[in-house]
Amino acid sequence: MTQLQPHIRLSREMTHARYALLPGDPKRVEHVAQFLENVEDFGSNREYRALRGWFRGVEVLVMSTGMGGPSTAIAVEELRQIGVTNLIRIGSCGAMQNHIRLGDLVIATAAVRDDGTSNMYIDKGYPACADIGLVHHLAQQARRLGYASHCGYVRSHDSFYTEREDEINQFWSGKGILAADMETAPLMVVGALRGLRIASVLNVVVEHSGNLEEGINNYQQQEQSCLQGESREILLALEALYLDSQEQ
Ligand SMILES: O=P(O)(O)O[C@H]1O[C@H](CO)[C@@H](O)[C@H]1O
Ligand SMILES: O=c1cc[nH]c(=O)[nH]1
Repeated sequence: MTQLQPHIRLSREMTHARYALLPGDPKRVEHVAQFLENVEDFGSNREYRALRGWFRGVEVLVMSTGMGGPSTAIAVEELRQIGVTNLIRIGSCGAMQNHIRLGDLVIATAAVRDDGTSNMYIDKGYPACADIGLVHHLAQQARRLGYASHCGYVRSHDSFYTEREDEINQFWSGKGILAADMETAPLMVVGALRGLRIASVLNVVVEHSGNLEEGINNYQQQEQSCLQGESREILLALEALYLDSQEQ
């Protein structure tokens, strides 16, 4: 058990964290560091950039997953090997409903499994669902902090640029799906199969096509909203995991 995991290059000796925050983008890891104390940088290997720190006395591991299901599933498997049991994705997403604005947060209760990775693990009848306790803490803290947030279903996909994107997005938007990303479903499926607690909170960085008129005229304002959303999702995830840790 002393060995470094092959891809994430972390071991049980390096951290005793039970909670991990998982952005897709390695750059977001440094943003999280600003909210933590006594940060120790673990460097990076491939897409996996990691550090750990403390939030009100709770040890938190922060590690990027890279984009998409394959690298996310590898991250989940190897984090489990080093003793992490609660994983909260802090991602970005595209909104799929007109009332959801840039910088709003989407708390995923479940995800449509339009990714390849979760389907390599188990057939589509197996649900991609979040841990209800973590979702409860996230929703409660979002309300307390006064953050614009939406709880519900998201869709995880593997493609951006096929000829069918508009048609697919229109279909799922019509079914009430709140937002799209690439990691939530594989994270939920692999995590649940391995007995881990999973949640996903997503910052809206692209509005749904019907509702772009204001933002499009003011790019700087858009950037500001997205950055604020990112800070909010980080703080929200930390507040939620802190509350959760007090109950364990
Ligand atoms: O910003 P992250 O967390 O990477 O999330 C989203 O951004 C990437 C696509 O631009 C995908 O990984 C998608 O899920
Ligand atoms: O539209 C978007 C934006 C971010 N991530 C996605 O998967 N889709």
